Amino acid sequence: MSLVKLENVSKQFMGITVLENVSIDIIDKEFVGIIGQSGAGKSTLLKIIAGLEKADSGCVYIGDRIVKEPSPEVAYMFQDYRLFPWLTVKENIIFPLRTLNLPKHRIASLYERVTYYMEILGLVEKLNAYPHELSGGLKQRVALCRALCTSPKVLLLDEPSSALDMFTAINSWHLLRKLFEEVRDTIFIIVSHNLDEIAFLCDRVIVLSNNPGRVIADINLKDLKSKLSCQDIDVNFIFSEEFLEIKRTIAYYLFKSGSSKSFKALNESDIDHMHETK
Ligand SMILES: Nc1ncnc2c1ncn2[C@@H]1O[C@H](COP(=O)(O)OP(=O)(O)OP(=O)(O)O)[C@@H](O)[C@H]1O
Repeated sequence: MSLVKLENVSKQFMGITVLENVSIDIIDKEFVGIIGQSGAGKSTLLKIIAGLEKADSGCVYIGDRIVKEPSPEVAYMFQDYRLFPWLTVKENIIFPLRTLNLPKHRIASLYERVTYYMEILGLVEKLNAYPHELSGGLKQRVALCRALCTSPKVLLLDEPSSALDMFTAINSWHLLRKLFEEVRDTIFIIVSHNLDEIAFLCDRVIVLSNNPGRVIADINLKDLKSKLSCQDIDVNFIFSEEFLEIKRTIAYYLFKSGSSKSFKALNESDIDHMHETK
């Protein structure tokens, strides 16, 4: 049974095809990355999964439900975080609980869970602060915690680290990966054009072509990453051979999809055979 399924999703804007027959099937809890050049349709795809944008044809399923509009099952973390400036960190984080009509015991259990995420993300000392008092990295953590507050089935991350410096971004990837291991039953889907970010975070990478956006590779990184324990995926991971190998593989498909005439990959056949998801 699929947890998230996209079936031949296509989308045009003003007569130009942005996405063409995009099909993706997620059957396990995975951290899925969608990478492609600027304009490939990554954000549009994410908005279609969230029900914020409608596909012209094709279908998106969350479990057996067809996505027709936004729902609490799918959380979306925007690039600019969209924190409410007039609310404290804690009020921002638990805001979604106020908007849902849930029984008290369910609210209590969600509250308990999100309190745990606040601890993992190092936010406990900052609960009474206001967004303008926070660094970019802390704002991102608050937005992340808020997105997970309702225990969604899917968390969509739109270029979460684009506003962060390299050092803060790497630390945030470590936290994000740790959170992913802790959160039960939530699929994380991230779009980015940052190769390092995708390589660090993801178990599976979908590469989109440009004009129109089509799936040109579906790369399984799980086997390679399963050899590493969760503790190994910390900041030191970026210095490892595995990290370089993952980046090289993704870059191969990304450049293959582009128009760079000077691109010439070494060991082409090795890469083709080793990593493509069947
Ligand atoms: N609401 C809209 N109306 C018209 N055109 C749009 C709309 N949203 C996106 N587009 C166009 O669709 C194309 C894909 O946009 P999208 O933002 O999905 O790409 P992207 O891969 O996320 O790019 P980037 O990495 O630069 O954010 C772009 O050419 C964009 O201008």
